[in-house]
Amino acid sequence: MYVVSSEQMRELDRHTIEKIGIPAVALMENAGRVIAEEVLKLCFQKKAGSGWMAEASHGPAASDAALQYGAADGAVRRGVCPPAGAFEAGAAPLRGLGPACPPPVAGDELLPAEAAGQEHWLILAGKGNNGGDGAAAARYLRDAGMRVTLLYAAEPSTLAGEAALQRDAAAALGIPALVHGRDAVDFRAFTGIVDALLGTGSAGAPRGAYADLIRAANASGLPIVAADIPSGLDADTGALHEPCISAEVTVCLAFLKRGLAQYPGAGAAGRVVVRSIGIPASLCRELGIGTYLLTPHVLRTVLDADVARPRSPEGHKGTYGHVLTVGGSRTMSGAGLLATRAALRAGCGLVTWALPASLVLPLSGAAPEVMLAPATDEESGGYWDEASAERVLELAKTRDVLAVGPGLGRFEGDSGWLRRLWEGWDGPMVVDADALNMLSSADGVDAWKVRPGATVLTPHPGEMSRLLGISTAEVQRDRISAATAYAVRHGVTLVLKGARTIVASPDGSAYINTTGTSGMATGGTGDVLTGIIAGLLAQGYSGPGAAALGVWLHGRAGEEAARRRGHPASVLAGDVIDAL
Ligand SMILES: NC(=O)C1=CN([C@@H]2O[C@H](COP(=O)(O)OP(=O)(O)OC[C@H]3O[C@@H](n4cnc5c(N)ncnc54)[C@H](O)[C@@H]3O)[C@@H](O)[C@H]2O)[C@@H](O)CC1
Ligand SMILES: [K+]
Repeated sequence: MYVVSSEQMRELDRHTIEKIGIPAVALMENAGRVIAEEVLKLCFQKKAGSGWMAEASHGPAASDAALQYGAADGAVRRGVCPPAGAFEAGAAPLRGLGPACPPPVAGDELLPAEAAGQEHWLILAGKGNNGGDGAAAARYLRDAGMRVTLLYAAEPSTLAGEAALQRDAAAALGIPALVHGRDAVDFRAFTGIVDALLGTGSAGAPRGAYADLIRAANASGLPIVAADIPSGLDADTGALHEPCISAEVTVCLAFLKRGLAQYPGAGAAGRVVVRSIGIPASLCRELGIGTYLLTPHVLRTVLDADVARPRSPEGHKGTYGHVLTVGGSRTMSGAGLLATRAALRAGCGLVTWALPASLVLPLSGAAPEVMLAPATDEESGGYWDEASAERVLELAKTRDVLAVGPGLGRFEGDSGWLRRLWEGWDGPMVVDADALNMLSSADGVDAWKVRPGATVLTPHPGEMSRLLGISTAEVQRDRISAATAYAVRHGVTLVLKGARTIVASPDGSAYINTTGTSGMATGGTGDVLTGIIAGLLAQGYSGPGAAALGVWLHGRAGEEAARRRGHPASVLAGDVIDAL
C-alpha cells in the first residue's frame, strides 16, 4: 500500500485530471460515495452490536430473503440460481416448476431502511474540496434513507469549483444547510458527524469557525467519520494541531496519507479505511512514489522478502550464513546474548559471539548453540578496548555478517574502533546501541569510506536525535523525513524504531511497519531486532529487505508473545525470541 504526502497527492490529482482526463468532479463524487458507504457500515456495525439487527432479523423478512429453490429430487437447497437446465443427471426436467432465480436485490443497501431512518447525521463542511466531499456524501446518505444536515464553516457562497457544484446539488435535493455563526446548532439532535472541514489543503492549526466546530464535534460524544484526514491533523507528519478531530473512522481517499500512518496522527484517526476514488494506483509508480505501508505483499513484491521464509530442503548450516555478534560487556552481557540468540532464531546457520575475554567462561553454556570468541585480552576486565578491532576483523574473515553494538558500552577510542570495523569489513553490518553513539560522537563521519556491503543502522528516537544533532521531539515530529534524509545522505538502511517503525533505504524509499505491541517497550527488544536483521542478512536478504522483514517478524513475534503471556505488559525480550 502506497503512502503519500499532500504534495504527492496533489500531483496525483493533477495527473489524473489533466493527463488521463478524469473530471475532478467525478473524483469528488466517488469520494462522497465512499465516505457515505463507510458511514452506513459504521451505523450497521453499531446497530448489530446493540442487538438491534438481531431482533430485526428474527422477523419474517429475514427468512424470505434466504435463497431457496426446489431441486428435481424435491429437496430444498440453498444457494445461487443454477444455470437454465442444470438439473441433476437422470432427473426429468419439470416444466414450469424449475428453480426460481432469486429476485433482484438492492446492492447499495448497506443499512436496512428502518435502521437508516433512525439516523440523523451532521455533515461539517469546509470551504475547500474536503467540504465538497462532505456535500456529496450528504446526498448518498440521504439516498440511503438517513436524515442529514449540512453545517458549513463559512458562507456557502465562498465554496468554489467542484465543491460549489456539490453544494448546489445538495441544495437542489432540499438537504438542510446551516452556517456556523449564523444558525444555532444543537449537536444533541444528531446521531453522528461527518468531518469534512479540512483535508490535505489545510495549513497550520485550524482557525476561527473550523476550530469552534472541531471542539464542538469532539465534545458532542457522537461518532465522527473523518473525510480523508481528521481536521487538525498534519497530513504529512502525523502531528496534531490544537484542536484536532478525534475520529472513530477515517475514510482516507485514494492513498494512505503519511500523517495517518504515524503517531500521534494514527491515534486521532481511529480505524483508517483507504478507499479508491478512481485515481489509478499505477500512477504512484510512474510518479516515483516510494513510501509504503509494510505488508507481506509489499515485502514480497517490492523487497523480495517473503514472510513465509522458504528454506531449501537440501540446505545445511552453511547455506544460511554465519553471523558474528560483537557486543556484551561485564554489566550488559544480556544484550549480546539476546542479539545472538535472536540471530539464530531468525534462521541463520551459525552464530559466533565475540565478547571480552573474561566473559567467555561465565557465559559458556548460556546458549549452547552459540560459539564464543574472546575479542580482548583477559586484562580488559570484561570491557571492550580499542585494540580489539583487529581481533574482530580477524574473526570476521570467516563470517558473513557483523552485528555490532548490543551491550558494547563506551570505551576510550571507541569511535576510532568503530571506524576500523566500518572500513575494514566489506560485508553486511548491523550497527546498534552504543555503536550508534560512537558514530554520533565521531568526527567527520562524512569522510568515512562508503561501505560496499549493506549497512543497517537501528536507532531508537534518542539515538536518532544524536545522529542528526537535533532534539528527540524534532525527530518524532516527522519521523519519515528524518529517517529517509539520513539513509539517503549516508548510503545506509536506517531503521527508526518506535511505534510504527520506519525502514528507510539508501535509494530514498521508506516502509512503515504496522506489526508490534505496546508490550515491546521493554529492555532488550532492540537487541533482539538487531539479531533478527543480522540473521536475515546472513541468509542473503538485501539491507532494506532484511531490515523490513526483520521489523515485521519482530513485531509479529511481540504480538504472539503478548498473546501467550496474556498481557502486553508482561512481555520480556526473551519471550519475543521464543515467539519467533
Ligand atoms: N481533485 C482533488 O483535488 C480532490 C480532492 N479531494 C478532497 O479535497 C481535499 C483537499 O482539498 P483542498 O485542497 O481544497 O483543501 P481543503 O479542503 O483541505 O482545505 C482548504 C480550505 O481550508 C482553508 N484552510 C486551510 N488551512 C486552514 C486552517 N488552518 N484553518 C482554517 N481554514 C483553513 C483554506 O483557506 C481553504 O479554503 C482532500 O483532502 C480531499 O478530501 C477529493 O474530493 C478528491 C479529489
Ligand atoms: K476532514
